[in-house]
Amino acid sequence: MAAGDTTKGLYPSTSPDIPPYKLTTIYLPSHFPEGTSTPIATLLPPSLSSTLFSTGRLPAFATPYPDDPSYEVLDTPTKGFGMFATRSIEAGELILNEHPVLIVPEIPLPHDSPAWDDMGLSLPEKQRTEMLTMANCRPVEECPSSVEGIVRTNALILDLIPRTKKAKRQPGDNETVPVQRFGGVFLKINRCNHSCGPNAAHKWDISNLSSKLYALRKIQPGEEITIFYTDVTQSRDIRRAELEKNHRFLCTCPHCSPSSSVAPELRHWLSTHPSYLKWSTDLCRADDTVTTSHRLALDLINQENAQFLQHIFLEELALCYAILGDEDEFRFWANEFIRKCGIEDPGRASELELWIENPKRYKKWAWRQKQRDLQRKRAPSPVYGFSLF
Ligand SMILES: C[S@@+](CC[C@H](N)C(=O)[O-])C[C@H]1O[C@@H](n2cnc3c(N)ncnc32)[C@H](O)[C@@H]1O
Repeated sequence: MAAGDTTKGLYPSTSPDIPPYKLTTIYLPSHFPEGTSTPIATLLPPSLSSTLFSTGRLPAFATPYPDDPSYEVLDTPTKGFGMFATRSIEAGELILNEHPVLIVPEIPLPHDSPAWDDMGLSLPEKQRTEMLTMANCRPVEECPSSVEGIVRTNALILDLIPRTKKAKRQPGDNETVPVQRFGGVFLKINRCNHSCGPNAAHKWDISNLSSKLYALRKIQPGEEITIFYTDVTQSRDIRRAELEKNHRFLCTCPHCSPSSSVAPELRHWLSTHPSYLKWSTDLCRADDTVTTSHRLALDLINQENAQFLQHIFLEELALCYAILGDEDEFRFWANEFIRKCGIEDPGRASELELWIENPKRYKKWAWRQKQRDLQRKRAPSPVYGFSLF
């Protein structure tokens, strides 16, 4: 069965600059002959809707839920439902690859728009019933439709406009579509509660219309799987205020306790650490300036369970050792990056895989030594002693 599509009406947004949104529900076919298709109800500008859902752009099949999941959704004493590990999960491991049930624009529709309820109704009963059990932190006076409340509580930001196409207008396209962000509601990933020291993260993959939830560090059986809803490198007061304003809860995670002492040290280090970019082109800096400081950063990150910050340090450590021409260390850090950050940054992970096979293919391989050799060749011969005349 090919991916199906049902189109309902057009719904005006609250902004006069934005054309009305179109409600389209797509169905991704199951891999299995007897399987049911996976619905995604979308509310998008018509031009984006037709680009995204044109023939050949949608994934051929829906990604199924795992047969033997490493997670379960359980009730918690104070945070509603949460997601918990059913077994040990390794750093970088995929926990779940999930399609959203709803895709909505960030620029709002009026609270009384029929679009919210129509979206909910356009889902098959199974998905609609599960979606309606999701958390809703908005009072009915603010969001009369529970679908809107659920969207405002749960939607995760999705990048729907492929990077190269951003800001490009199609010839003949009369719609004024400002750069917009979109959100997705996921039946399982959205059961993850927030922590300021999260052990998991999610990565949107537009080509598969799905988000991958993966472990940032090893997760023990029974441990809660948490993600972050706000920039957790900000101070405790700022992030707590943001969580209260946008998500309507007071964070009580262990990282928010006033006695949590490592956070200020890590924050100070992040604002003062030596720059890899400057080091990579400057022979005057010591060879080990960045490697020493990045290793210290990773120690602090691990102490503080701040693995959401590890990506850049792992990548730059691999690149530093490439520039230093140290094969063993390069391979070690490149493999660490691939293992822990391969889901977050698959493009960089495949480049590193190629360079591991033959490190000399990296264009700056052993750059520092090569530059020093060149400088030595170019330098005038040293003058030993003084000539009298
Ligand atoms: C995306 S939902 C997470 C799943 C939700 N607990 C449920 O029952 O479906 C977000 C809501 O969960 C609750 N929540 C998430 N993280 C929390 C935390 N660290 N402390 C207290 N409540 C939290 C808040 O009510 C928040 O509005």
